[in-house]
Amino acid sequence: MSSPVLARPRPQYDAADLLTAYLPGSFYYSSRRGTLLADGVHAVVPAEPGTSRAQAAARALADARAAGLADPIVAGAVGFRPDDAASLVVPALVRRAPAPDGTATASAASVPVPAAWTVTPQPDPVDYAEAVRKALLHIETGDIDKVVLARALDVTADAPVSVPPLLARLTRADPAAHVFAVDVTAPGDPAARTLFGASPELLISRRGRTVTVNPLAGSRPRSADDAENRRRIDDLRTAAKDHAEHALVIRQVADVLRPFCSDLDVPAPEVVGTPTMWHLSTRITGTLDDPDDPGSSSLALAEALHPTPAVCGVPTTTARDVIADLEPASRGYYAGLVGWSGADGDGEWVVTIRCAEASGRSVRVHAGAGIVAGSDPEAELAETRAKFRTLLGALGVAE
Ligand SMILES: C=C(O[C@@H]1C=C(C(=O)O)C=C[C@H]1O)C(=O)O
Repeated sequence: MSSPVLARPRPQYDAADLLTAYLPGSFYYSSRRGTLLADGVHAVVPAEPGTSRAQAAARALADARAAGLADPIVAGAVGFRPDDAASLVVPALVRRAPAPDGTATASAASVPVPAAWTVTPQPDPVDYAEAVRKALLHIETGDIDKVVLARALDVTADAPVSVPPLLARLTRADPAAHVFAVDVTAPGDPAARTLFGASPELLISRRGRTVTVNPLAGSRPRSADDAENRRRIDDLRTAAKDHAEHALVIRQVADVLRPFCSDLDVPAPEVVGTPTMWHLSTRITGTLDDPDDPGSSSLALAEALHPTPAVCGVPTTTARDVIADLEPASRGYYAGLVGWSGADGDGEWVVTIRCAEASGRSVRVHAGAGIVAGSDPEAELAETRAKFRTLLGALGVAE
């Protein structure tokens, strides 16, 4: 006699279901690879500043498996500097769905966001341009070849900010973006704090032996006019300064990956677009020598690659010191990494850019630009202004 069927079918979600199920404290991540919503905390991954988060994550994943958690992952964000905070957990529950299809999130996107905002730049744009001039002096004297300088906008609403409609708007504006939300509430924070954004920059994606890395560097703002966009794309395609800036990033990224890979394909850069920007982009693919080595997990590789010169500079340590000296506030999670990694080592991590932190009625939006020999302070200021538009557009803040 056949036995009754006891197994229930696995629920099938789409991206909109997961967005609807998002609650403050959830981890949300969507990209072309799929959508992931993680809730609850099975274990916090200890993140002592300066220690390997990948090693701590591997131990937490092994413990979670031993405790009977099926297919555990580590998910969250790691700050820019080694002494910045990290927010990495093994979630209790993970739900997955296919990639957002552009229409799936329409209803959440139509939820109104606050209408009245005040915007305060940090620092003042004049001071940012001055910091770029100082960075150019470091480049002239030969201390550094490149440094990325960032600034922020403090945006305050007339009502508490709700993150899910913002995620839906970011997804609708750019279905190809890596859209994320991570709880980064720290002890002593008066209200929950959420890091969220739509990063165009893949730090690393790993599936089995195959890794993909997609650095961006060298940019032009997108215009509303098609003919002007064609001019800007042509300009970016041929600009020696931008290609030199891009090459610095690609060289370092390829040098970091090569020891892990039996082959590495580094094609010529191409121009890619987001709704606000044009970027030089190189999609590098590699085959891992030993995918079972814990040092080749997606988080271990992300940690090895971070910070790429797309967000820090060349050489890394001096550029990081110049950033600490010239930027008035700590970056925190901005320009760090955000994503997830499974117990088998597969996963996906992006560079934490085109992002903001929301807490109560306040949102801090970040943007930076790469400074190399030949950079013009006013053009770099304009570039950060254009990059802010990704988040300001979702918030409905007029420039
Ligand atoms: C630093 C940011 O963007 C990075 C800097 C770029 C550049 O300088 O051309 C381009 C893409 C990103 O790698 C940011 O968006 O905040």
